[in-house]
Amino acid sequence: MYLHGTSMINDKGHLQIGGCDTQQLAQQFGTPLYVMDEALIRQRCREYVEAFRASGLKFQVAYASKAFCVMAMCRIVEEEGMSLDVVSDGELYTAMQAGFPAERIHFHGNNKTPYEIGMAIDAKIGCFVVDNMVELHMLNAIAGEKRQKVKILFRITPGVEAHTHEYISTGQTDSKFGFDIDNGSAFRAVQQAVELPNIELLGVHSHIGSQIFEVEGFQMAVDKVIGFAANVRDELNVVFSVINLGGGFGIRYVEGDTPLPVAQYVKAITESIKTNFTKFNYPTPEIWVEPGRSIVGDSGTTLYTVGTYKDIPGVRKYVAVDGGMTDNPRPALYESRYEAMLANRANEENEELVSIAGKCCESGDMLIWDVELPKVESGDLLAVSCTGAYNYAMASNYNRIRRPAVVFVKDGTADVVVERESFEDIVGNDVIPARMKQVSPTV
Ligand SMILES: Cc1ncc(COP(=O)(O)O)c(C=O)c1O
Ligand SMILES: N[C@@H](CCCC[NH3+])C(=O)O
Repeated sequence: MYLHGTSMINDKGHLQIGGCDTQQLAQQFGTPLYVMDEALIRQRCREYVEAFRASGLKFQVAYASKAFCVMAMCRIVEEEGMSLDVVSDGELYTAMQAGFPAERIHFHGNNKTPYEIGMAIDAKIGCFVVDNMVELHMLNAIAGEKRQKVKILFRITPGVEAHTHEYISTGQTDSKFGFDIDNGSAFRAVQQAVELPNIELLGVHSHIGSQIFEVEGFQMAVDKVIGFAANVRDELNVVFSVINLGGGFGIRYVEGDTPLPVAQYVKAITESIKTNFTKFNYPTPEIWVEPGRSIVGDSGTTLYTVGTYKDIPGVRKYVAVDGGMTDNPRPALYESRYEAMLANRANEENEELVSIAGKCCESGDMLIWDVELPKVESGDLLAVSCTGAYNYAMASNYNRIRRPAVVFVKDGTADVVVERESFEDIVGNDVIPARMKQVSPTV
């Protein structure tokens, strides 16, 4: 596991993050435990904001809260002067409970319900990213009932798709999201929007994928977007004031991953915008982006206690920890890879190749296939790095396992930002119907 941010090995030979000894964190808060390096989160936020500031363009950096949406995180995003992308009433509710300024919230999603739309209009959020024609008309109608005019971007599919390391230009993009440029549906959406009394069209949004390591895909997307914008200006006399290029900026999970520094992505995007819009004699729009993973991904480390192990001679040694796919479903879902170390014996030489299994009743419940570690014993503390994005956010209660706590560590202080779930939380929504025998709890 590579040490980054404030992670280091202390004089006890323990992994330390944010000035906190992980062994002590495990003792104090129990395991599994999500530990988030607050200084590193803030550093990532600042890298985006400073790089955009340096470009001289007007901008908004909207943290894609789907990556990790809890109230304390919303506070950090607010304090760092960023905006927030939400995709559901739950994310919107979290942001509002955290006092996040509504005018800096952008609402995404391909199937916003009337309830969500009403809630977001009442909250006076800054912008809806409209995904389809059904939504456009529903939004116009609900806004009309509420006597509001709402700002929107259209989500368009630019015909550029990123497969992490490569890009394909697709003719007509096969995607559940957005309006296609090439088949004319994006154009028709703009035509419609200018007719609708309760809609103010600011511009367009494009998102090409996630965990992207190069700039070419974003540049290709800018090319497509400016072509579309110029066409819309020439044909419909509509000028976009905002272009949102989505998220997708990659991070290093394991050796061999080669993300670019944030400033490099931002420079490529902003330069490409400047050049292309000048070429078309188009007023330079405000640029928005929506990074999620690259804000929080490498700030997270999950601590687990090693329980049992099973050596199958000539095959492999399984080492089981007290979490697994319930706190990190990504290896099972996407074959994602992670690095790990023994946090309580961080200076010891690696001695064996093992595979890290979770505790769910599921053969696919594996966290890492093949990792070199010192000789692992029951009771060891295993740290898995880069679990800050899409881990807590995608955690489940499968097998009725309680979701872990989340702590923010900074300058030697650890603050719980999400409590570990209790047994009461596990049965809290259960109801035994009146027609069944009512019993007193046995534990
Ligand atoms: C529309 C949109 N914006 C932003 C993001 C955030 O992506 P990432 O976490 O890769 O930056 C996503 C997820 O891929 C997305 O679908
Ligand atoms: N949840 C995915 C990424 C989806 C991004 C949202 N559009 C992951 O863990 O990598």
